[in-house]
Amino acid sequence: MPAIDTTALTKEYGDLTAVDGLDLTVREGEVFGFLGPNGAGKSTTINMLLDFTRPTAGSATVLGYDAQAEADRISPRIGIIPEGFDIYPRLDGRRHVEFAVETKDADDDPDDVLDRVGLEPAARDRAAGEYSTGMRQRLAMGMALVGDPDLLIMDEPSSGLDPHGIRELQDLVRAEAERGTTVFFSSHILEHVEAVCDRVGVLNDGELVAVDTIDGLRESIGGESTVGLALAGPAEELAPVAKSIDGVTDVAASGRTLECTIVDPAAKATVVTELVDAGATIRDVRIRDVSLESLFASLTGDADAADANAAPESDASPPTAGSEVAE
Ligand SMILES: Nc1ncnc2c1ncn2[C@@H]1O[C@H](COP(=O)(O)OP(=O)(O)OP(=O)(O)O)[C@@H](O)[C@H]1O
Repeated sequence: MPAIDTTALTKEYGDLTAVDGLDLTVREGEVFGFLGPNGAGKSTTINMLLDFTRPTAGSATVLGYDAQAEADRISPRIGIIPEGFDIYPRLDGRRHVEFAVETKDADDDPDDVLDRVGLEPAARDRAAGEYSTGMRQRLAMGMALVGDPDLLIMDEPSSGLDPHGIRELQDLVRAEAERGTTVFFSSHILEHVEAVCDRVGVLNDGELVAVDTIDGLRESIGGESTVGLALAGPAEELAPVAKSIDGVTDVAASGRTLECTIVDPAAKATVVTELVDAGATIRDVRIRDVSLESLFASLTGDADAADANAAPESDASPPTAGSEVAE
């Protein structure tokens, strides 16, 4: 049974389609990253899963129950960290957890919960307003874990955290995943979910544009590199040589520059050696690999970020005959 399963789930606000025919399956026990830029529809989707918002069309199940008709069966079995979660500054940490225990009608011992998320005993009786961001994060996680949920839904939990806080959050998520909890983790930053997610779904303008493992995403861009060669003579006459190489998908010649698009990493070195064998004098080699962040940016139409996040160009070794290209 999937932890979350949506079928053509749609939410319209007047003329705006916030979520557009979403078909999404989150498997039991996985950590699923729900990615998309601000305004993509992540919170609206989560709100429909939690029955805070009603869909315009389509349906969703959470832990096998209909998200609308059986919401009361779902809520005791899930933990939520809502977007923009904040603490009550005057209440101490333990009281926060007691409050969650009462609200959920659970019977957890607050200290056990706070042990589980690593909030040190000395801090538990202090006003949460004095907590560091990392401690607030642990407290939020502790409150969400009351009742030992099967599914944890986190809406942009990494917003506003510094790199240390993000690492702490990732450790908490990993620890929960190891206990078998399914985690649904939304973020607009791929890097924040990359280290912990088994799979990611990328949402853009309300539509799911990719669902894959991180490795799968990497594979899909794995060989997508450009090798730019500065030649001593005209590039045009050497273009057919480059085009004939396995793994080279496109070649553009301009003046003394040859740009080769390559899908097989091994072809980067072959391009150099074959061109040298064909009599070329290569003055410079530049390799540009596509980064995972830039793939994410291109999926979500953020061209500026795609450029900014592309892996830096690397200069290869000096162009001597038969030289190997360093990546
Ligand atoms: N109650 C509402 N009334 C009208 N439009 C809404 C409402 N809630 C959300 N929207 C719109 O729906 C779209 C999706 O918003 P949503 O908050 O789901 O995106 P998001 O991916 O969670 O982004 P963010 O991270 O910024 O919250 C946006 O264009 C937003 O302005």
